[in-house]
Amino acid sequence: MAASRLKDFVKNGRKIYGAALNYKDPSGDTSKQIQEPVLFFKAPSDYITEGTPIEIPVGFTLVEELELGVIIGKTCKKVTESEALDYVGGYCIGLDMTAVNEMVKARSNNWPWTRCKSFDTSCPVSVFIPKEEIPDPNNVELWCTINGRLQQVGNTKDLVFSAAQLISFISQTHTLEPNDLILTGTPPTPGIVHSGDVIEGGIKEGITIKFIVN
Ligand SMILES: O=C([O-])CC(=O)C(=O)O
Ligand SMILES: [Mg+2]
Repeated sequence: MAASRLKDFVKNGRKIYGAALNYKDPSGDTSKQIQEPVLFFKAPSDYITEGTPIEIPVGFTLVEELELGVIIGKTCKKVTESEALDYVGGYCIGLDMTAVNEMVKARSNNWPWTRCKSFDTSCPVSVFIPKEEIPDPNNVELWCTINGRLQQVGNTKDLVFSAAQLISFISQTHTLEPNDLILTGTPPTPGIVHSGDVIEGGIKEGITIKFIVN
């Protein structure tokens, strides 16, 4: 699929996968590290782009999770890790907005994460980043500030499961299709956001995002 069609990955939005708990503990402690990818879904109607504010649902306490997003370019099913990156069409920077209070509730009751992860405006994203602009998705530096204060820094080399491993894993049980998005997981440490806050972030390659919390 031509990159120009993928530019509209939000308008043509399909499945949105989130990878959870996918950054290595900076202390080197591997005792709690996940043994296989942990995944959840967001709905395509959760997407917003710059200029649209992030809304805080009544009763929700939100954190921002800045992540590298992988946009699928070609249909793939049961691909190996070594083939996986051939199916990438491009990338984006995404904010996996998460209701931490609802997440605590879900975890303590063994409930699904649907409510804490997927709600209106929970998936702010950057413009489409052509694949050529990120030659190595395993070495992408990410940063995020809230009101100008540094909140998150990371590098995708510290992912537990790489973009290729995530694509291969998902494609064993789900056909991945053009415009599907995989949010690869968030580096330390997201913070609580409040009405009026300004969230900015980016990757070292130069693409940035800026979202206001309503
Ligand atoms: O919010 C969480 O706990 C899980 C998650 O999405 C991430 O680690 O990126
Ligand atoms: Mg996340």
